[in-house]
Amino acid sequence: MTTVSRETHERLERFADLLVQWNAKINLVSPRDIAQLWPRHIEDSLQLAELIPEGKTITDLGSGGGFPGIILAIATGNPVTLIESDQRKCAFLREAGRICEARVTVIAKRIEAASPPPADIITARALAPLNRLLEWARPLLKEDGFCLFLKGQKAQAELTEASADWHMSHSIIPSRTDPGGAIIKVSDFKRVV
Ligand SMILES: C[S@@+](CC[C@H](N)C(=O)[O-])C[C@H]1O[C@@H](n2cnc3c(N)ncnc32)[C@H](O)[C@@H]1O
Repeated sequence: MTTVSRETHERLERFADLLVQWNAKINLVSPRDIAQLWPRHIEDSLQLAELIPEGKTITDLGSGGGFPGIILAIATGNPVTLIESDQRKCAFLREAGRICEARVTVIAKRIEAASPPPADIITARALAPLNRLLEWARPLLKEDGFCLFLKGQKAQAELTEASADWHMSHSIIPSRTDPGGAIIKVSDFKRVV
């Protein structure tokens, strides 16, 4: 379990309460996950916080109910841009940013149509295969930036597939919350075909 300050924990609790409230109306997480909100979603997202240096800008792709983007904005204090195409989820993300006093900017667009200033770090969870994530991330990331992607059991297979199209530096960090899951960290990547 990730240790956070009492103040951060209190803001995460505010986020969890708001999500439970909104989940009755819009599907932010599967209703059967509500009882597992902390271990399955909040802790899963929190494990990225210790990989993120202070002050670095973050862009989170396909933020959905705020994982990992809102959690990282609360836990790191860094500015986070959230890109999400579903307008109702964007309304939730804005409200969550306000209630949790998190430094977030919500872009209510498809990733392909969004053009925020390039970030130091790109994150994504449960969004798309690695190949596609790299395609989306490249123009939104600074040259010397890196990506952190939360992945399930197919992490290694996705890396192998993406390596055919991309030159990249990468590492795989085992997930602390999802047995068989992993965080893929990618930097210095460019398309080769
Ligand atoms: C499976 S959900 C995952 C949400 C969140 N990252 C999580 O881990 O709970 C994928 C989210 O990405 C959004 N999404 C999918 N394709 C997108 C695109 N091209 N541009 C912006 N958002 C997209 C969907 O609306 C959805 O909210």
